[in-house]
Amino acid sequence: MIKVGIIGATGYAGGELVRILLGHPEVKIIWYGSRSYIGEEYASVYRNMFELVEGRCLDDNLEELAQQADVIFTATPQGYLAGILTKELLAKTKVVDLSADYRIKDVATYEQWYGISHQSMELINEAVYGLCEINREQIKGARLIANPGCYPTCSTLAIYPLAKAGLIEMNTLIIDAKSGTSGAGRGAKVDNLYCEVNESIKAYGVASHRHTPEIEEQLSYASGEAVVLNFTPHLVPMNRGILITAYGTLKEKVSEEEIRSLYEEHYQQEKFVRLLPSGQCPETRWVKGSNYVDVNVKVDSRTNRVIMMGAMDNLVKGAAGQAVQNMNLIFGLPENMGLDLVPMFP
Ligand SMILES: NC(=O)C1=CN([C@@H]2O[C@H](COP(=O)(O)OP(=O)(O)OC[C@H]3O[C@@H](n4cnc5c(N)ncnc54)[C@H](OP(=O)(O)O)[C@@H]3O)[C@@H](O)[C@H]2O)C=CC1
Ligand SMILES: CC(=O)N[C@@H](CCC(=O)OP(=O)(O)O)C(=O)O
Repeated sequence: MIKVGIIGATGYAGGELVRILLGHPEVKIIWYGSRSYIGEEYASVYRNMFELVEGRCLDDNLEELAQQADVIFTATPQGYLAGILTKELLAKTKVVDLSADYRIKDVATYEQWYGISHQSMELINEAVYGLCEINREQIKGARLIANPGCYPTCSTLAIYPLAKAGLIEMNTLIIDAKSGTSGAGRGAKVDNLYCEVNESIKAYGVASHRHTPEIEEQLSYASGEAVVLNFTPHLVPMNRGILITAYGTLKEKVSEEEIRSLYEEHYQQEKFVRLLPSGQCPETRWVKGSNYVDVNVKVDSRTNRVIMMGAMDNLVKGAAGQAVQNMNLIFGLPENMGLDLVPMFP
């Protein structure tokens, strides 16, 4: 059995890790890490875990945990892991980090967008960006995984085949995104109160959201050119789900059929990326609770733009599900082990 420790097990992403890992046949959770609930029963924090989880919340002692666990998931605020991770710890255990600390290779870019000074920049190069469908081979040998951001996962997978084929003018890309409020975490904030969010929709982080450089970096690798784009997220009154609609100008006339065969080529072997039938738009309700990303494309010949769409669950493929997918790859397990989660509806 793989012994797993979770730091930040009491947050939304950590809670989802617990839910998924309880159904994983090769995993035993040995550490439910917390800051605010130390000593309390985990099942008293999340009562859906009543009679399912016996353990109590422990502190975030990474040194101690690294002695005991084969892999540690950190579902903690930005800057936390970078402040305590060392080469010595990585020699003892594997780490899958759900925060952004090791996602961006250029430390100055990270510091500028996150407003944090990076405390372990010597580890950035070692970290593998854990977008499984793209970086599968590097993930297999990794000790440190930078689990991708929720919006970047959905955006990159929806745009990747066209970017890789060099068919769009990359600097014309505009990504319009929407997220449910669980994306903002469990911490109390006025902006996320019921009355502030319900019956309303708003853009936020306009021209300044910290996922912008992460998406730009990944699409730059795909296209081989330095990408600068617009990314605008919106907060939607629903618990889970991310929807992205991206627009890009085509370099030449390409039919929708040709583009669809490109997507089929990229994703037909991919268990977790579903190319929808022509004309169907991805919807968050059809992926909720699952590790799927639904994608589709449409060509608007009037404007010569292609419209790329994606939907997924921010807490699953956007966080905990992808983290488990990474763990499976690291330990040589079938990539979908513990992840055959059927989307829930309604
Ligand atoms: N929510 C989402 O959809 C996604 C989240 N992520 C990333 O996952 C990470 C966790 O996010 P999320 O679950 O939403 O956040 P939450 O606010 O819901 O949870 C944060 C967790 O971190 C713990 N924590 C808070 N401060 C500290 C600290 N200083 N030291 C150690 N632990 C601390 C909290 O413990 P306690 O409550 O016990 O004090 C809690 O368990 C973030 O980096 C986020 O960016 C990534 C993709 C999607
Ligand atoms: C709705 C909402 O607030 N979403 C969060 C999503 C970010 C997140 O979860 O963080 P990662 O970088 O680890 O993916 C936000 O926009 O900051």
